[in-house]
This record gives sequence, structure tokens and C-alpha cells, in this order.
Amino acid sequence: MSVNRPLLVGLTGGIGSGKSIVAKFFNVLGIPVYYADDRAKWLMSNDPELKNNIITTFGADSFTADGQLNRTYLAEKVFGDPEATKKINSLVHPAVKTDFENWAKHQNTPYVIKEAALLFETGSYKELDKIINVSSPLKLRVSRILLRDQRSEAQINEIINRQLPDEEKNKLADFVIKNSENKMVIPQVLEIHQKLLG
Ligand SMILES: CC(C)(COP(=O)(O)OP(=O)(O)OC[C@H]1O[C@@H](n2cnc3c(N)ncnc32)[C@H](O)[C@@H]1O)[C@@H](O)C(=O)NCCC(=O)NCCS
Ligand SMILES: Nc1ncnc2c1ncn2[C@@H]1O[C@H](COP(=O)(O)OP(=O)(O)OP(=O)(O)O)[C@@H](O)[C@H]1O
Repeated sequence: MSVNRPLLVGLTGGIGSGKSIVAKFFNVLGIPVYYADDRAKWLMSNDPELKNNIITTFGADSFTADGQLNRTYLAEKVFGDPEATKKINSLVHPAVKTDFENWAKHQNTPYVIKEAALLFETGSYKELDKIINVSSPLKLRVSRILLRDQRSEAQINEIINRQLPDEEKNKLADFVIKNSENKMVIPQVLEIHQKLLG
């Protein structure tokens, strides 16, 4: 890539940490954000090779009759079984990697954000210049997801067990944003934004 390419900044955090909200704050500051989790779902339905691989591995029920990703079916298959999680990751992440690279080439800001639930787990942090981890207490994350999703506490815990623990992510990250009840997020975003521009 050319020397003028934007700095590639990963923004991650465990389920319910608040990384999507934090990503929106960066976006409000004019920073382009690639939402990897949303894009992964789009690619799973629209990239024919990926779609075929998902059907071969997880069965025809992975898609509904009208071609939509059967999220409930796949969530059940994938999150309860570490091997199945590894399998879906190995199918989806190469497609997301290429898609992100193509997207990033077309941006012309000093830096861009890749928001993704998995960066350390998939190794994709190695292709990024800086990593921000959004960190929140586990209990608060579970309570946020119970309000946001139609998922039981047991299902949420399964997902948590498929992800690297928050403490490990904090150690590996260049910046940590604390999104707990007693800490303001916007000043933390502004401070990191200034550093990344500098
Ligand atoms: C299994 C799927 C269809 C379930 O969809 P659903 O809408 O029910 O859940 P959603 O995508 O919102 O995920 C819920 C939470 O689980 C976590 N999560 C998602 N995928 C994974 C994964 N492969 N490993 C660990 N955690 C994951 C995220 O924190 C996410 O917020 C979906 O999660 C999926 O396609 N996952 C595989 C693609 C992927 O790895 N995406 C995330 C990284 S790019
Ligand atoms: N500081 C906060 N105050 C109030 N609500 C919050 C705060 N941070 C996050 N939330 C809420 O908690 C829920 C989880 O946040 P968000 O969707 O940003 O998490 P996420 O890290 O992207 O999770 P996932 O990996 O599951 O997609 C959302 O409903 C969001 O509105």
C-alpha cells in the first residue's frame, strides 16, 4: 500500500461492551467506520462461494427459503461448540479481510476504523496499525444484552466463552476505552482521536 494510506485502527470489545456505540462516536467525528460484523452477515448471504461453503458445512437450514441468513439456526450451531465457532471463523474471516482491504483503499482520511467483535481471536489485529478495546464490567455487559437481544443468559455466556477475556484484550490493545456506568465515553474518544490524528 502507498505511504499515504490511512492508518488502520481496529475497534473491538466483547459482546455488550458498547463497541458499536463507540464506533458511532468516531463516525460523528468524520472517521469512516467499517462495521465488520454487519458486513460479515452481508457477505455470508451475497458472496456465492462463502454462501456455498456455509451450506456445505452447516447445512441448507443456514439460509431461509427466501435466501436470508438463518441467524437463530446458525447462532445455535456455532456458539455452543468451540470447533463450530472455529469453522465459521475460518470461512467468514478471509472474505471480510479482502472486503475490508478494498474498502480501506477508497478512504482518504488520516485513519479509519474497523469495528469487529473478533480481532485478536482471528489474528486480523496483525493487519491493523492500532487497536482500541472497549472494556466494560462483565455483569453490565450481560445486562445490556439481556435488554438488547432475545438471548438467554446461558446463550450470552456461551458467546462470552467463545471470545478472548476482556483482561487479555486490554493487555494487547494500544488504547482502552472504559464504558462503565461511572465513566464518560466521549472524552475518551476525543483523546484517542487527537492522538491518532497526531
Ligand atoms: C452466528 C450468527 C449468524 C448469529 O447472528 P446473531 O444476529 O444472532 O448474532 P450477532 O451477529 O449479533 O452476534 C452476537 C454477538 O456474538 C458475538 N459473535 C459473533 N460472531 C462470533 C464469533 N464467530 N465468535 C465469537 N463471538 C461472536 C459478537 O459479540 C456479537 O455481538 C452471526 O453471529 C455470525 O454470522 N457470526 C459469524 C461471523 C462472525 O464471525 N462475525 C463476527 C466477527 S467479523
Ligand atoms: N454507556 C452506555 N450507556 C447506556 N447503554 C449503553 C452504553 N453502552 C452500550 N449501551 C447499550 O448496550 C447495548 C450493547 O451495546 P453495543 O450494541 O454498542 O455493544 P457491542 O459491543 O457492539 O455488542 P455486540 O458485540 O453484541 O454487537 C446496546 O443496546 C447499547 O445501546
